[in-house]
Amino acid sequence: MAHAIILMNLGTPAEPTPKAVRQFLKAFLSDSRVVEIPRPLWAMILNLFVLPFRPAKIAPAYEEIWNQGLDGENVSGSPIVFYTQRQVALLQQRLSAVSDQFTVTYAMTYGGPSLADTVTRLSGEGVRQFTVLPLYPQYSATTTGAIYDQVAEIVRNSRNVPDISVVHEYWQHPLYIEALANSVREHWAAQGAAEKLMMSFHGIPKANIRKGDPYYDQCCGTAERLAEVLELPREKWEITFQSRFGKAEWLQPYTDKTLIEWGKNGVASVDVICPAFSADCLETLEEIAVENRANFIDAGGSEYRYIPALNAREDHLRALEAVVRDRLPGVFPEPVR
Ligand SMILES: C=CC1=C(C)c2cc3[nH]c(cc4nc(cc5[nH]c(cc1n2)c(C)c5CCC(=O)O)C(CCC(=O)O)=C4C)c(C)c3C=C
Ligand SMILES: [Fe+2]
Ligand SMILES: [Fe+2]
Repeated sequence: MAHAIILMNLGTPAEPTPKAVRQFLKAFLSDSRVVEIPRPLWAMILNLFVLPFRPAKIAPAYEEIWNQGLDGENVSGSPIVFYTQRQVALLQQRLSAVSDQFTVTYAMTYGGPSLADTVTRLSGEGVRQFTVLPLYPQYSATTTGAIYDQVAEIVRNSRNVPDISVVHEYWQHPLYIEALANSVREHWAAQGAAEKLMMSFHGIPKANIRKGDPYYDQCCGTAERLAEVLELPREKWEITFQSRFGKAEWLQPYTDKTLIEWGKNGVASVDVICPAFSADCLETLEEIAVENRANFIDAGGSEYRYIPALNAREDHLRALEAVVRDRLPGVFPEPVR
């Protein structure tokens, strides 16, 4: 029976222009999974204070990363789409070696291609089973939860509902941890190890954790396992949270404040890895590799190195294949090796 694997990531503007950024932010920030402020109040804030200003402020940052990869890689368009498409092609290759019954494709939660359109198209092509793999190793209601909502909406609007399942999380998968560890080791082998390894995760409001979001625990679990595999003593690494948005308190310690503190307090060199990002994007290529480099250097630090996301690394694709196989024991009797 034809089976589709749909990789999902957040999405990105269609172009690095204020108009396209506005369209993207409107869809993204209108989702009540992303911002939990009561609707009428948030609609007013979004329309009066965010959408008139943020697109023009953030479009130049998108312009900076558009068509840009790390290490002179030949990226076209938005990096998050470029790397997701490469992940699709490589996972397709791996699964085609097992069976001709698999189609691998991708969808984006915001900005398209949408999950609903993708499922409709594939159903028309004869696909009868779907596995959605959110490319968020750590579950958060703001990301993976929003994907479940889109699946629920597809189901609600169907008479013959599709046979569809969603991978909840894979933060603890040994092959994911191994891929992260390999990427750090390769970076150390090429450039030497810095004094500190910062593991910077995308933040979310602290209140979400109090209400039951397991994201913080899963980030800490990831960081601890990675440090353990790397045999890093506790004083050599730190977990931090980036990309704060709005006035509320978000998960701490904050990435930017920590780097400034370290720079001021005599930490000379730092390696930064962002384990929650499966693909490089605005939040890594600009916020981490550019803005936060400046924060650290301006505060007195001297060496700052960003370790790229797992992107299309072979060991990353191996981990993603394993996550899919674990999900479909009847389809793949053998675990991945
Ligand atoms: C408003 C609150 C936000 C929450 C909560 C949030 C959670 C969250 N986001 C990611 C991954 C990505 N976020 C990206 C961009 C981005 N995120 C927010 C806001 C929240 N994110 C905004 C407003 C933006 C757009 C840029 C900006 O205006 O600052 C991206 C990059 C997309 C790209 O085009 O490259 C990713 C990826 C995670 C993993 C997460 C919670 C765990
Ligand atoms: Fe975000
Ligand atoms: Fe950001």
